[in-house]
Amino acid sequence: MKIYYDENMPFAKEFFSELCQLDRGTNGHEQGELVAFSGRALTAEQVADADVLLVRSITEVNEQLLHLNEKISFVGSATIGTDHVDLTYLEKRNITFHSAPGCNAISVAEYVLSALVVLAERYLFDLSSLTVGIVGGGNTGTRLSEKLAALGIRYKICDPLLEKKQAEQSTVNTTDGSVDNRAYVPLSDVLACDVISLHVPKVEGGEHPTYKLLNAENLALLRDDQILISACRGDVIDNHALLALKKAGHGVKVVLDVWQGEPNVLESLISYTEIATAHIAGYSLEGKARGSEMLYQALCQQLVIPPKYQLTDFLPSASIPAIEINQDFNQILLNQLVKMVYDVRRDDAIFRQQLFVQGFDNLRKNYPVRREFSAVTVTLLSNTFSDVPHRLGFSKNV
Ligand SMILES: NC(=O)C1=CN([C@@H]2O[C@H](COP(=O)(O)OP(=O)(O)OC[C@H]3O[C@@H](n4cnc5c(N)ncnc54)[C@H](O)[C@@H]3O)[C@@H](O)[C@H]2O)C=CC1
Ligand SMILES: O=C(O)C(=O)[C@H](O)COP(=O)(O)O
Repeated sequence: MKIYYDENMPFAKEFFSELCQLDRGTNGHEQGELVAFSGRALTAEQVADADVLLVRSITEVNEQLLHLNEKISFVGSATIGTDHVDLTYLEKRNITFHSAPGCNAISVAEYVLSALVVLAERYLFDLSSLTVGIVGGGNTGTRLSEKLAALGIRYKICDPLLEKKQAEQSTVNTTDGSVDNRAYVPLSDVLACDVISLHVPKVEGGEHPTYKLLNAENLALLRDDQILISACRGDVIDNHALLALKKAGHGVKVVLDVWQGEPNVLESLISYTEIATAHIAGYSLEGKARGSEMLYQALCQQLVIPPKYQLTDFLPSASIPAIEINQDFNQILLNQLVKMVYDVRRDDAIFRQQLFVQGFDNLRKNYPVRREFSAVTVTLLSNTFSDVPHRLGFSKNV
């Protein structure tokens, strides 16, 4: 079996090498092969003989890519977003498709938290006094809301699709299977919050499009003291309208991980951002590797074989695997804890200094290792200290 995978999928060799050796080629005796490719440059000729294709978000999977291939049976994307995949075409060709819902949702939530901690320090504000407006109450929005709840920070969620589901059914399960009894608010409420964090897929058309959800009209209603964070898809904010707003002197503080037209970026917008990064919010090692693991599990299921490996077989220990805390929780401790694991200023500095040297895609390809909070075990030295670190996602000593 020939498995082609994006070179930017951690542990792909570890997960998929053995599956290639399964003798399921079309002629029954085909040599197994595991082939890495560069996601943006992939051609139809390259994948003409693939049985399995494993991509990331920068590869458009459509008729143009697969028209020369008559035997492919499985396409996987090690990502949450699926806007790069023509699902209708795959269905028409009876090709199984799997993405990796939720794989890097914790990573995105920790990116947003790191941005908030950095801005709170830069502008000396009390995080617990803020209300965060979350647009999109799916995996990433929910992981963020859980961390905010752990910190006692108020939040509101706008998600008309989940709100409708909730109204139609007496019980709606959230992404983790629990009953959804959240109160949803309209977009206008969320856009009035101190912090606005966007967590929607790219959707063009339909009842609830997200393409340019933030546009000249509603951006103009923002207050100077608000923070706008986007770590979902570049097209959700009209970048030219945002630039015009900032050029006109608007004070909204902007954190952008995603950009319209990636890998090309509206260069003049960068200097108006507080934090700017190269679409790496989901790039914790765990987040990316979970994507590989989820596709491995899905492919094993398709091949009707039990999965032999899991992520914990391959994840290395963190560089600071354990710490002890000898004081009760406060914002200074939060700042130290979050930045110890992930300081978003590192990625912001790399972006500003290296974007025009390395290019957007290379910044992502050469992304330094970043771990999630769970890679660090926190021991509280007194049982009177509040348990916030563990509720934030740090591991407990068991
Ligand atoms: N920057 C990065 O590295 C990453 C970006 N993403 C992006 O974030 C998006 C969201 O990820 P998840 O939360 O995991 O997806 P999800 O599918 O779990 O949740 C998305 C939620 O958005 C809601 N939604 C859709 N249209 C909406 C609208 N017009 N207004 C309000 N809510 C709306 C949906 O009902 C759904 O609950 C992904 O589709 C992907 O594009 C995801 C992971 C990493
Ligand atoms: O999962 C998603 O959706 C994302 O946005 C990923 O973080 C994108 O990573 P790449 O697939 O572009 O490496």
